[in-house]
Amino acid sequence: MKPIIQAEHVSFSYGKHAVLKDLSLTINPGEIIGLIGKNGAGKTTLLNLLLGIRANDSGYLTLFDEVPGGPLSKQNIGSMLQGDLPIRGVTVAKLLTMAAAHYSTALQPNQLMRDLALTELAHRRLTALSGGQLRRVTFALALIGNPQLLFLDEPTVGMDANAQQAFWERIKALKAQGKTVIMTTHYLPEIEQVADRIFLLQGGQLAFKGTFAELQRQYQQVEISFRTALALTTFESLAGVTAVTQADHVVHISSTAGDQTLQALVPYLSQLHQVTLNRESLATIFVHLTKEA
Ligand SMILES: Nc1ncnc2c1ncn2[C@@H]1O[C@H](COP(=O)(O)OP(=O)(O)OP(=O)(O)O)[C@@H](O)[C@H]1O
Repeated sequence: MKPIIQAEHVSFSYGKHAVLKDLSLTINPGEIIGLIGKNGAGKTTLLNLLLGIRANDSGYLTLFDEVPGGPLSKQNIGSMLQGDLPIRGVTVAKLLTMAAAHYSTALQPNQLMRDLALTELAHRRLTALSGGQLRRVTFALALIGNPQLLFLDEPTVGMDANAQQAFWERIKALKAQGKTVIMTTHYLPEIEQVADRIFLLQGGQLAFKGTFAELQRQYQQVEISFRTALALTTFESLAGVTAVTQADHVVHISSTAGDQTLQALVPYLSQLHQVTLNRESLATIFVHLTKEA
């Protein structure tokens, strides 16, 4: 499959402040990518390079096989960035109708407003909307051209629980339609569910690119529990084990290398009962990884 986005050895600095350093990535059509990283890691900067808002200092970057900001990108990309909408005096319906006129593949504004529960705001001016309502309109604006590729920068910030739920449902629907979505977010439980791959931006590079399951395997801290008649000392020196405790006849093992610990437990399996294993959430792994850095 031909990648929709390719970056090779891309670097970018704000003056002397190097933000992206020799970064390479490939994104295929239909992928949902969760771009995560600490505040200031460079997520928005990377989106800005991909959108052609800023130019990389060095390296090679293409979208749809052309440089960012090219004609194919303009027709096929939708974006939801942080900050205010440039036009605020118009109504929601007018804004979406004006935007739709720029695309040959545009969605029908009334239908989109119905889908995103914006109909009751249709005749309100943007200046009269709350922060969360504005975010929902900005999302509609990103979708209006029915783009193949979406860049969403912290899209759910300011949305209430209903709006967030509707947003994630829409992302799943976009995935089912084969759209490509690159999304930055600090809401890790959701991205853990939806993203095909997680990109962790750290120190100007992608410290991790892969599925959440791969991330769990690579960086996992696991908790293994079971009942056994064996002595606790049996488990203390096994690979990866950092702590062994016992409570109510249940042994709890903490490990920083779950796969190795599980392999080391195999010879004892016939003497272990009611074995459970808990893997870490993305949020917990994120905290470990970014602390280590
Ligand atoms: N216009 C600018 N001029 C100078 N430095 C900037 C500018 N914009 C961002 N930076 C710096 O570049 C770094 C990366 O910023 P960026 O906004 O890309 O981070 P981010 O990962 O999106 O952060 P957050 O999660 O807080 O949104 C930060 O250290 C930031 O202070």
